[in-house]
Amino acid sequence: MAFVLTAFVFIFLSWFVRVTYETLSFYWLSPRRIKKIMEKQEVRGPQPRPLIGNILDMATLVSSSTSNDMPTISHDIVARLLPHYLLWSRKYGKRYIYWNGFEPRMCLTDPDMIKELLTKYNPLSGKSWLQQQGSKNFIGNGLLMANGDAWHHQRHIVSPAFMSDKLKSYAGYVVDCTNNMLQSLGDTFESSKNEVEIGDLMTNLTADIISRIEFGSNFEKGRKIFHLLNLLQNRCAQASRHLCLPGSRFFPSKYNKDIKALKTEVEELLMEIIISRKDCVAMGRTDSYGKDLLGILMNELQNKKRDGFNLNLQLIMDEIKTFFFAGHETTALLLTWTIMLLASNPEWQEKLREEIEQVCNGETPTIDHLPKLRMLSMIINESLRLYPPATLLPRMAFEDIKLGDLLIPKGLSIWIPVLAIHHDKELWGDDANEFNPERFASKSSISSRFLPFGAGPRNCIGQTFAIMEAKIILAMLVSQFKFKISSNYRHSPVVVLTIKPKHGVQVFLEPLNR
Ligand code: HEM
Repeated sequence: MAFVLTAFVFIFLSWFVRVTYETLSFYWLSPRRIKKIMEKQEVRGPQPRPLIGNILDMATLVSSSTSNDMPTISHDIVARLLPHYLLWSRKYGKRYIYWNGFEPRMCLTDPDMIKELLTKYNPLSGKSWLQQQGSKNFIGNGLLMANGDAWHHQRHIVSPAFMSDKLKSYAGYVVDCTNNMLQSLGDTFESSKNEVEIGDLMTNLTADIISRIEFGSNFEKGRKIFHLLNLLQNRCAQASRHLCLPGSRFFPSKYNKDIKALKTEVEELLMEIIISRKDCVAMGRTDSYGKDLLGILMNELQNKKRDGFNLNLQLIMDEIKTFFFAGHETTALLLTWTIMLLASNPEWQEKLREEIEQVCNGETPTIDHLPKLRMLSMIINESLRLYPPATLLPRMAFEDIKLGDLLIPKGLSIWIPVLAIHHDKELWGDDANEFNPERFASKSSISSRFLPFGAGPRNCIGQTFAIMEAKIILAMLVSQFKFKISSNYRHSPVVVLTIKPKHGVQVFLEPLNR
């Protein structure tokens, strides 16, 4: 009996010592080690506070800089959206360290070093534990948050869904959904209201499109799932506050309970659709899981069964949620900001209308027209430069790596502030804060300083689709309506994961009865 008790106490003590050491190492020893290594290389930053690091400093600065709307439609928005970046980069140099809770993060803006990090060091860097925890409940282990071999395998599985033959079939959905939207806009005019808020309109449109692409004929159910997913995402956006306390994700708090309930509801609905398709194939009623994105993923995994993979239903759900999260809001914001820019720059709007007329000749735009719409590409690029929906790119070093003249120690997170790079006068010239699509007239202007879709092997897998979608929607809208910015529009960009117009974008639409 005494022996059993001694063994039990020994096992418990060993476990306790290990957990205590790992917790201490994670929250204290490792961050301190990183800080020392970086300080030796002259990379410094603001003093962190216990547990919360510099989170409060950043929140206070941003809350003060965004408390008022901007007096004019100016694109000089870095001081407003990243006041901490301006303050700290002036004080400590362009690469400095700040603390997100207990996680040290180095800000990196040098285009050559960024290129090296995103291309050469892809498998040796990836998404950090803190990021994964923040989004785990709404996108799980989908492609966006996967690392290492799991990422490689998933990228391989989902790539066929973005090949050019598939994009052609998605273009049909984009045209149908846009036609529906334009039709309901026409109805709005019959009730003599011609001011519309473009932000909500574009969010609904892109959500409609992605629901049809992902779920085909099950798209009504898909819309319901995505509505719940939006609620879940908004709750999870508060995660960084809740993750500062060690073990807080296990507390039975209202926050954690709400998240769990929503997640369960989303996954039950998703699983219903997946299981019914699985059953149809199993019973021999169909020989494929479908031609929509869900079907493509299930078919790919099924084909890979021979190589030892299984039809991992959780992974399928995570990818479906990831595509919705990564794909619909970003594209809606690209469209919203582009319409705001065209509505406040009527000369560019007119030039674009002429180009569309010349290329499409009154027909609905098809995928073959798109490469010929060069001015539209330039305008979209300039919009992505001034208002990049993804304002930063995050990476964590999983091993010690050498980046330019710097040794980046294992465990250091690197944050690439895309917004600041896109507005940097040293990289773009004195007119960096002006709307000037002409700068994209030559292909050489698209270089490592332009990062709306990231770079390297982990760049945005949906970028060709997103550009195709944006081009079709804009071409259809511009050829049917003239628009000008409303006096009710208040220019007030804010960052909540992505750059959003705080009060929406109100424009006057005038139908062009051609
Ligand atoms: C204007 C629209 C879009 C923008 C600005 C955008 C931006 C980005 C950026 C910057 C990344 C890289 C993130 C990183 O390196 O950490 C990314 C990755 C990703 N995007 Fe997009 N995206 C857009 C549209 C889409 C669409 C339409 C889809 C899918 C339907 C999509 C799916 C993804 C996925 C799955 C990843 C993760 C790729 C990986 O890690 O291998 N995105 N996106």
